[in-house]
Amino acid sequence: MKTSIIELKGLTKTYGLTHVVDNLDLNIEKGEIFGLLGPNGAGKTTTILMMLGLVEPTSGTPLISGHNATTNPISIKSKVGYMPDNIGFYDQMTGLENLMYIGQLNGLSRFEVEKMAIEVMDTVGLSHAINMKTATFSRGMKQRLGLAEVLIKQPEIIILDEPTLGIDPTGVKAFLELIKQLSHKKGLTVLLSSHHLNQVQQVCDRVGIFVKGKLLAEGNISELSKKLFPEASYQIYLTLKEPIQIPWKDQLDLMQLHHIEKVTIKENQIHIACNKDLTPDIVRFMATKNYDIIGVHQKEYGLVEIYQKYFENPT
Ligand SMILES: Nc1ncnc2c1ncn2[C@@H]1O[C@H](COP(=O)(O)OP(=O)(O)OP(=O)(O)O)[C@@H](O)[C@H]1O
Repeated sequence: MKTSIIELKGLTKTYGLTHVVDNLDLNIEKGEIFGLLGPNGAGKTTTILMMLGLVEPTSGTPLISGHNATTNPISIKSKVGYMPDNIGFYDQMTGLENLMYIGQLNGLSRFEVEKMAIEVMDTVGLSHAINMKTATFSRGMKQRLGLAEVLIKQPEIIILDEPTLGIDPTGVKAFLELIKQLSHKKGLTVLLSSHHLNQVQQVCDRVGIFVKGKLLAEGNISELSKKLFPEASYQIYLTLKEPIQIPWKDQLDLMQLHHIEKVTIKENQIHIACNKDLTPDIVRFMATKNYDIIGVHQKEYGLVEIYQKYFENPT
């Protein structure tokens, strides 16, 4: 049975007359990687701060691991690791010293902290930098050390605010891979707040699209795509060896396959929009009619299209 580790119930924050977060209901399961997406000012950080017990909601409840973050912020502190978008370190201390300092602040004894810090440096791929001063760290190394600081607290949930800001594409890929591995191996729940749709798509199991304090939609990419593009969830493109004569003599027969919404022909290309994946049936049909198929591919709607659709037509 799935267990919600994060349960936001009717969460609302009002500044003046503005509902910055507006009656937000959201459940995140244990071990899930959830992407919180939204433009600047959507209310993502305010939501995170309420989950951490650092901002008091106007109404509603943020339940984290069964604890109310508003009334019991101390118990949340040991369960949640938060990596803000601007992380600071003591520049003249080494990576290991920074990490040991944070570990001790979080209650680890002097004896256990060094062993644990070395282990965590290894987990985030910074073993080589243990004795380097953080002033000499690259941006990517600093992000990894930021993640190490979160991990040394041994949290159940990690919250990352724009974690890949300023890292080069190779670094981003490696960092996201690390997050995924951590979540899968250690059963960590991850909440990732970001503007970078492609990155969120690569790593998140589910996403929430957040605009003006409201969660407009949530689900995995394929659920969101079906909800937003119900008329044609599957787009199948066939390339034939020879061009097709229009009107196409076999079109009516093809339409006998249920679930086809639309057929468009352009020279040797056929584009078929369906509300079910009919690729094998269509290929079989074309083969029985003796067409030579030289290419078949499907277009899938990704997060970029989903996000654009919400902003073109936010209802
Ligand atoms: N303490 C505050 N007092 C008044 N307004 C605030 C306060 N904190 C945040 N806001 C307003 O709430 C809105 C949401 O801000 P928030 O930082 O939560 O958005 P965000 O989605 O995290 O944006 P970004 O992606 O830019 O970080 C903004 O309009 C912001 O100006």
